[in-house]
Amino acid sequence: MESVIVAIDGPSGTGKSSTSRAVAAELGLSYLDTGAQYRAITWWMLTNGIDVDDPGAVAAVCGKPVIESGTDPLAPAISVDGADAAGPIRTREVTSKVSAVSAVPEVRTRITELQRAIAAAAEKGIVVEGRDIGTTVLPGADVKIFLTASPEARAARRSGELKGKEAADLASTREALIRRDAADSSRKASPLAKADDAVEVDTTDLTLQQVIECVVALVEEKRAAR
Ligand SMILES: Nc1ncnc2c1ncn2[C@@H]1O[C@H](COP(=O)(O)OP(=O)(O)OP(=O)(O)O)[C@@H](O)[C@H]1O
Ligand SMILES: Nc1ccn([C@@H]2O[C@H](COP(=O)(O)O)[C@@H](O)[C@H]2O)c(=O)n1
Repeated sequence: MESVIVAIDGPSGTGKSSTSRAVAAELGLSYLDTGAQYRAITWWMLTNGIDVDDPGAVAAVCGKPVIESGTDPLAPAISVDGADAAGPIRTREVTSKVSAVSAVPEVRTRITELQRAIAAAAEKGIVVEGRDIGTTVLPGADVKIFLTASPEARAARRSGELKGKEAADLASTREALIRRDAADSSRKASPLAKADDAVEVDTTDLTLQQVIECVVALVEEKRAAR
């Protein structure tokens, strides 16, 4: 079977991670969560006392942390300087600061290089999810998907996840999602955007299983047409 590269982009909470992992597992492909890489570099900045609202300070040190991503869809992994960072990168503090760090061009250049190297090394192919995969990181991807969903559906999904942990009410979860999307969409360097040749899938009224089946069908269609 020929290698295939699948790019899945979209705003937060649209189902990119859940869909990408399941599609990669079903098709025997590698998987890369690029949001986790931006979260990892943000976490490193915060733990090292860098002012993340100062783009110059972030740019000056962004080459320092060693970020390593696992590509097994059944066991996603991320480490920073050799230490497991999967838990710490999901805190509310990192979530609230990651858009400022990911907007710094030097950060994007560095992380984009890592992403391209990981994709090139994936022998059977890879599903890469993020915000700028189809437009910038892998513009030649074989299949490009742009997932969307209403802010209400996305907030309900996120609130369900957070229950009992860092629980927040639906309205504030919705506001936080909208704020992060606005920051990610309006930055100058490689903003969140749909590639012209991406297939847009509105997941508002679809179950996760329906979205997975839709993406698997698109990949199989592409393979059959080769
Ligand atoms: N179609 C769907 N229907 C219902 N729930 C879903 C659907 N897709 C994903 N979910 C749930 O929504 C939550 C968010 O999904 P996921 O983390 O995959 O989104 P994401 O786009 O990767 O978000 P982010 O960009 O913020 O990391 C998860 O709890 C997931 O199980
Ligand atoms: N290709 C990407 C992926 C992510 N980002 C930034 O990381 C943040 C966290 O992403 P999650 O998917 O883990 O929620 C996101 O809000 C972006 O700021 C990016 O810039 N490019």
